[in-house]
Amino acid sequence: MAGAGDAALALTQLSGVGPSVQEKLHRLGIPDLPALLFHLPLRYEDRTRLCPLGELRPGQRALIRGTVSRASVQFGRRRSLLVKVRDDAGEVGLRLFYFNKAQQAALQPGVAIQVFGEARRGATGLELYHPEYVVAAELNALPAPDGQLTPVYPTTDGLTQRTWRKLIDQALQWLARRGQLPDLVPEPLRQRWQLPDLGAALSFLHHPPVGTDPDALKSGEHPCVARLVVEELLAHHLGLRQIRARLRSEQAPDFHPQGTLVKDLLQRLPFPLTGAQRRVLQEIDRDLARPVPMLRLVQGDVGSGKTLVAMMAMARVMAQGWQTALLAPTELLAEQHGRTLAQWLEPLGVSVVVLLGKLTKKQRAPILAAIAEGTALCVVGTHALFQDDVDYARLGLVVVDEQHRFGVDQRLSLREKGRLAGRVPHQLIMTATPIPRTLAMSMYADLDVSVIDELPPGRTPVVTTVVSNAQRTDVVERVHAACAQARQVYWVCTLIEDSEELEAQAATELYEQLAAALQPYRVGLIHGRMKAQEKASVMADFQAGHVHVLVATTVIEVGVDVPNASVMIIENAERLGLSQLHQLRGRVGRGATASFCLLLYQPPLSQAGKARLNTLRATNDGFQIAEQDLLLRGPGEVLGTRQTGEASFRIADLQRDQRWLPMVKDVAETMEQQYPDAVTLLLARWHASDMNYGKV
Ligand SMILES: Nc1ncnc2c1ncn2[C@@H]1O[C@H](COP(=O)(O)OP(=O)(O)OP(=O)(O)O)[C@@H](O)[C@H]1O
Repeated sequence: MAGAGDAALALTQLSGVGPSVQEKLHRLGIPDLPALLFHLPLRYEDRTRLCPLGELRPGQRALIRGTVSRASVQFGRRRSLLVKVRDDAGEVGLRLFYFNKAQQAALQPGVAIQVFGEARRGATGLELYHPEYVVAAELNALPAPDGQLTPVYPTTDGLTQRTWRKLIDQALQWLARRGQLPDLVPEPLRQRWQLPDLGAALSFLHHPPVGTDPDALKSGEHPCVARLVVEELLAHHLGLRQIRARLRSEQAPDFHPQGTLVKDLLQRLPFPLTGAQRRVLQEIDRDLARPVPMLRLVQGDVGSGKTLVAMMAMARVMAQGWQTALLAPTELLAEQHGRTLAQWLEPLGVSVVVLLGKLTKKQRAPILAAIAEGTALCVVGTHALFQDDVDYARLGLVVVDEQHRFGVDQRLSLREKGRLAGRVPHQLIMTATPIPRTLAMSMYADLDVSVIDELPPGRTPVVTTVVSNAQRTDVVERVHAACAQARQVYWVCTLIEDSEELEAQAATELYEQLAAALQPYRVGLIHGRMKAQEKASVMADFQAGHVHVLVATTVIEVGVDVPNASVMIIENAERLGLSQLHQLRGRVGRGATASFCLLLYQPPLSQAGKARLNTLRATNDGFQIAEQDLLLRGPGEVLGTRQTGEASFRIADLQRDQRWLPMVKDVAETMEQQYPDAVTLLLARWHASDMNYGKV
């Protein structure tokens, strides 16, 4: 959001914000106080009622209070501090695995304590693990329970819920002192839509009173949610319009069929293109032949052959001696794409270079020279592609692979690099995230969309089974048997906590267990905390068949292509979104062998959870799955979509909030004509000029 440089809006005026907290907030896209106010809760907890200890049940999240009766350090598998709390009706334990001396000193028998946490069956009866608590000398000195719902915020390593609440409460006080944030949705429009003003909506959403209907917040029907949704959608749409308008005023080189490269490539492919691939290529060819920059989004389900379509489009451009750049989201994928492209293109005399951040200066130098001279026609890489020292001789086409986190600004800088004699390169964006067609049409009518709606023939659909974690031993046996048949296996380890560190830790533990259980077969490990080189070498071993089972975190979600891998196990499947599961599953079923996917869940699984996972069992069609996801979306998040990483939206959810789209589209034009200043401010507030087409 805007105004990072404005001292009046600086985060450092809040108590508790030093350089390290500031840096963490920045990383979450929160540079200033207004942005902090827009950091909305994921959900709310009801801590307004005290639960007598005698009524506490396993699985319940509750507010309790009592007196500490005992406290002792336990030496089980892990050292922990166990504190027993008692009231008239019963006793529970609090268990702290991480604790310091101060905590130990404060939690002495006789002190009064108020605790909020989830009760589980522990070693000593009901226990609350790592609860939030406050202590006092006596019971009536404890704070009264809240009169409002308690917000739970999306967070990152090192920022606790308590910190978030403290910071946001201070920001709300700042807002109250200051009076108001500029309301950028013009008054007549707000009236027409019956929406509250911005300050009121923000205050409400951070502290809804008890009795607020959580379903109305979740469904986006509540006027305070709608107020923010509309503003964000408007900003997004206005941003898209500006980008398009800017782009339309540019010129691009036009490429007509020429040379034999495209034909030669087609002849060398061991299979014919599918009808859908041919159709999409025709659409791209038509764009490339015009002297206006193409901006086309190609959607295709996992494994539908998007990479191949990109390569053919690149060939059309390279056939005329112009360069093409393929931007990948991770180094892993850049290397994989580099290998695939080199395999097809180099025998035809086209030189492919891969530019990665991890290269040494010495390794980079000859690559940069080849790019500057134009001898490297096909350039593949991550964001290293648009660093300052990269100069292109003549860049004709940029292909952006999905899931990248590049903002439009960064992509524009790549386009600027390609500017030659007043002309800019064409752009093609590839995504496997299916957007129902109607939705794409209403919100993105001005973005050209092609759909590859057909899978290559001969694929056997992946057989999906939903299995309880209680049957884990059978699953390991099945994997053992699969290895014996020379099949390769992915075992995906997932966590809900937004922490790469914990995820890496869990994957490492799993890796050790499986390595022992699956002997003599080789198990490999890949996670986000490993160095790029380590990841690449594990991937290469897996690709070459030296590693039989690959334990991976969701780093493999996108694009990895190892046709011999035909078995996938996904842990904690009930916690992932259907579309993400579908993406993961798309890593198998890419060869001719029958493939299977086991979705492991942690019992008990709710009815809704069962229905969700059964959707994946029933179909392999990404579009159908996206639609079902919308219908069956379980409880979970209330407002923010940020944690799912699903879209570039902070609050709006394109599917949930569809009803606003036509109105937003209508109003955008009026706003541009009548309120140009509000448009500028709105774009800055929502960072809407930094939007991400690949994720639309
Ligand atoms: N027309 C075709 N006929 C047969 N096989 C094909 C065809 N097109 C592509 N393939 C093969 O299918 C596999 C998947 O293709 P590709 O990697 O291009 O898919 P993708 O859509 O990019 O997948 P993802 O979204 O999962 O990254 C590759 O092994 C590729 O060689």
